[in-house]
Amino acid sequence: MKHFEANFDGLVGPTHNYAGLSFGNVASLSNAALVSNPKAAAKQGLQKAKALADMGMVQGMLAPQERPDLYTLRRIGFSGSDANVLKQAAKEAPMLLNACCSASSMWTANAATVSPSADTRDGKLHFTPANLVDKLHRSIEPLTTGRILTATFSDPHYFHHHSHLPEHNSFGDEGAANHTRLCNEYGHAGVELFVYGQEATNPNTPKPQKYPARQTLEASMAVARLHQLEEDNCVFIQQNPDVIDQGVFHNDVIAVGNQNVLFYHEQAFLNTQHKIDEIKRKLDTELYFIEVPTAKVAINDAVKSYLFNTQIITLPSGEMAIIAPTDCQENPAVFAYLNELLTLNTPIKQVLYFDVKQSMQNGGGPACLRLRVAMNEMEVAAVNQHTLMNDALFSRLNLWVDKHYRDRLTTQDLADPQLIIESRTALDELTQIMKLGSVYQFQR
Ligand SMILES: NCCC[C@H](NC(=O)CCC(=O)O)C(=O)O
Repeated sequence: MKHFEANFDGLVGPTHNYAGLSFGNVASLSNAALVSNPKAAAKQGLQKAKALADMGMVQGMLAPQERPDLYTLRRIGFSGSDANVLKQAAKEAPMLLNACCSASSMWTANAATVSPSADTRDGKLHFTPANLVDKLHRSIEPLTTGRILTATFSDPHYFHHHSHLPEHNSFGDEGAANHTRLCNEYGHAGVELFVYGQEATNPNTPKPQKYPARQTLEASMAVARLHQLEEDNCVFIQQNPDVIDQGVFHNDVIAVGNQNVLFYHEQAFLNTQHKIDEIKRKLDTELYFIEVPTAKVAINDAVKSYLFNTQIITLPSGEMAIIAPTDCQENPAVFAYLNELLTLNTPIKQVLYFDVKQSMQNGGGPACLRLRVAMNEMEVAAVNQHTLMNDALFSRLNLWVDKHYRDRLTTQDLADPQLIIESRTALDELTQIMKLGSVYQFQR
């Protein structure tokens, strides 16, 4: 049977904006109040997804969430007509309004943690939506995320969906952004690397001083238990708290893996050598550990360019390619490193650059925009086929974006009640295009 690693990219929602909501995420804070272009953002994402499909990769799309989230605004006491809820919130608590309008579900690396059937005891593919409790605007995603994932991976014979973890800091869970899987072939049992920022229930362990550690060891272990993984298939690694304090808010800003390759910065982890030894002990295959030294790429350059928020993909030819943001070309040290990497005799043979600047300006690179799902051909056949990228879906979604999206949005515009109508009209049509059923609250 054939095995693939599919990527499911987040379709950027109609309210994409820059609100400075993510403390600890340098781009989000420094680009706060910039004017966004939701139409361009959605199209940049679609271009990248289509390019991967054209390379012969299995590529899907995950629908965005309903924003403005009027239900949360009502839950915290704003009332009256929908227009009045927005107006009141804009006047009394603009940051809460912003939090309820973010298109942050576009970063599907944070949608869930996924364990392929080759790793799990019941032989099913497991999904746990991330609770994202560290950030208010993201903590309102998991319920709808679960519905969208279930509508996309709908066949219970193959797919096992869990609820998100308890909504408490002890279980801070950021999904696949803090999870990587190493393996020989995608269909063989692999080793799942769970990278956490702190151990919440043990105050004597290292943690960052300045910025939050969003992922806890407790959450990572809970997901491993839920997904029925064997201890021999898991490695728990602590992220270096010093780099979290320099803006590395998720592990996928400093490390990325694919099959037998782990590409990471020298300063990414604590106890690096010890953990590499554990991986080697648990995974009996030829492994490539590509460690990037600080002398070649400083943390600051890695954070600005998103060198590690790249996708490493295995092309149908068997060679690996890196999907990088154009920001990596623009950073001299990073560009030089990527060119050198191609001469290093690793499986990575090409680097392809994509303009995803609308997302980058909020701290989301190519890897943040996708959820990886390693699947066999029967599982691919069991996916909702209307979510899979091809020529028809690409042109349909581009037309849909042209019809419904604005090309300019400021945080002031978020109080405009017209945005509710635009957004709901667009999403209602999208659920028909992607045959998702009534995943949104306004449809229920
Ligand atoms: N994996 C990348 C996630 C980026 C995301 N940014 C944001 O939510 C920024 C939103 C804003 O500031 O408007 C985050 O930090 O979780």
